[in-house]
Amino acid sequence: MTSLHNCPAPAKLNLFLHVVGRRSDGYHLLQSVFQLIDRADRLHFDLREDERIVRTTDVPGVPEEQDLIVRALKRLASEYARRHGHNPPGISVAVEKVLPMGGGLGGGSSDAATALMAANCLWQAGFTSDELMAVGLPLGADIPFFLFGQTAFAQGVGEALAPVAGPDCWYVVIEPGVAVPTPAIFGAPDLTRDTKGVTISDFSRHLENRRDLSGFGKNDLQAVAIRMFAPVAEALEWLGRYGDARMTGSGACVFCAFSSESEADQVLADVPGAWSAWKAKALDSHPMKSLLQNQRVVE
Ligand SMILES: C[C@](O)(CO)[C@H](O)COP(=O)(O)OP(=O)(O)OC[C@H]1O[C@@H](n2ccc(N)nc2=O)[C@H](O)[C@@H]1O
Ligand SMILES: Nc1ncnc2c1ncn2[C@@H]1O[C@H](COP(=O)(O)OP(=O)(O)OP(=O)(O)O)[C@@H](O)[C@H]1O
Repeated sequence: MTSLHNCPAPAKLNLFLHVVGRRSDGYHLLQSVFQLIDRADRLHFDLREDERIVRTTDVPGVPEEQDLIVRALKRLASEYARRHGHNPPGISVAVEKVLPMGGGLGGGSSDAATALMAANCLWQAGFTSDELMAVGLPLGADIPFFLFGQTAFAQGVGEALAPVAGPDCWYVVIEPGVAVPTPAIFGAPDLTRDTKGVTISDFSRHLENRRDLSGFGKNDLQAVAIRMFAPVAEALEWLGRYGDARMTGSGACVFCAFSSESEADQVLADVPGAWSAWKAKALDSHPMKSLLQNQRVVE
């Protein structure tokens, strides 16, 4: 096998996000439920005759050497070389960006996770999921979740993951048109960092009784983002007329859950033209898992 084309890198939503503390290195301790959705970047991988890792498409605002895909593949190649005593073949990657940057949808982390899964397969390297997570975590706190590949209750900085059933629903997501820098939100003096912890059974019990998440938890980063970025506040206020609208991650995107696709369509039809908005279905598992199992390989 020399190529893997049309590899999805799906977005995530943080159904709630509690900041429960801060580590001595400044990173924040979180509690969150991560949900995969069926909106995705697309990545194409081809083995090379040389040993270089090359991005063949332009990603505006992200120089090739800073791209999380390239950085993740280089880290994995080093680990491969350490184990095997020689470098793996190089890889060319083409990226079709669909997910907005600084949107709280985890696009960069998801791209990196998909790249790690694809390279592991193309190199027949046999790294375990935990080993791929260890390679990815220093590059982005969300990378372990995407490698975990199913709805997860996350703790720590997002690396302590447990599987959990999420709501079966459709989401309307609004892109307010601003990129929110994650460090600015976590660094804000008015961020509350002492939300009382919840348990997985608190979450699961709420979902069993109510069938949706409304009323459970909140996103602690939201108050800071609203204060700093007026478009986030406006989008939340508008979508909040239809249900329990929330921000995902550190923003800027906001979402609201609906029990059917037709309800989501009705809301979408009303969204003011100034915003990009779309619907997405909750996914139970990462689409790369089935793709790699079927090994739908080009060539
Ligand atoms: C907020 C979330 O979107 C939840 O899914 C993610 O944890 C953020 O993940 P990310 O965008 O990949 O962020 P990273 O690149 O890992 O971190 C960016 C910066 O945000 C801050 N940061 C991030 C994650 C975390 N648990 N605590 C933090 O304080 C740190 O200053 C860090 O330098
Ligand atoms: N392949 C990539 N795709 C997107 N952004 C990338 C990529 N590689 C590096 N980056 C950098 O990462 C930053 C964050 O992008 P990303 O799409 O992950 O944001 P996000 O959705 O807010 O993430 P999170 O939910 O993890 O906070 C971008 O501004 C960009 O500089």
